[in-house]
Amino acid sequence: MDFVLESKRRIALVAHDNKKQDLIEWASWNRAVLANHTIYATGTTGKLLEQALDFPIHKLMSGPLGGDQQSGAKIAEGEIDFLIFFWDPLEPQPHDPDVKALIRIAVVWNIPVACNRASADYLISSPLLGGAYQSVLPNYTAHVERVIEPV
Ligand SMILES: O=C(CO)COP(=O)(O)O
Repeated sequence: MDFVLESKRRIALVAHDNKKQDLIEWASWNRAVLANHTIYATGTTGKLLEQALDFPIHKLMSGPLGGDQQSGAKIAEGEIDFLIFFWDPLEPQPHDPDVKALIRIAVVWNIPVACNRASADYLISSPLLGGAYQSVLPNYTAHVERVIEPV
């Protein structure tokens, strides 16, 4: 039987101001899984996450200053595998066209996208991210490198 070796994934985390606390809580809860991957974030989100998680995050520009566009470009270039974007559905943003463009390009390139906590929980629980290991082994923090069967 052939096997596919799975290891680090590149995950982009982005949140609008009213959703930042929500994302930080979610990321702190899932720190052990996230620490096994390469994390990108827009500027302010990344700064707050780095303080909360205490591991390095690749910080792009702040969203309104081009960070959403940078994230989108990385998706188009195949440099981001997952997008977790807690966007604010109740408040207009000065860079709404960029927000739409980021979500659009994630769909165009068919990467998994989560826009709220419920869907982020599903993504982080995916065997592709090693989430299943966290629920089985709560203290497991080492780099996860596993063998899974191809689909
Ligand atoms: O505006 C954002 C997403 O559209 C997020 O940007 P910041 O993380 O810099 O606040």
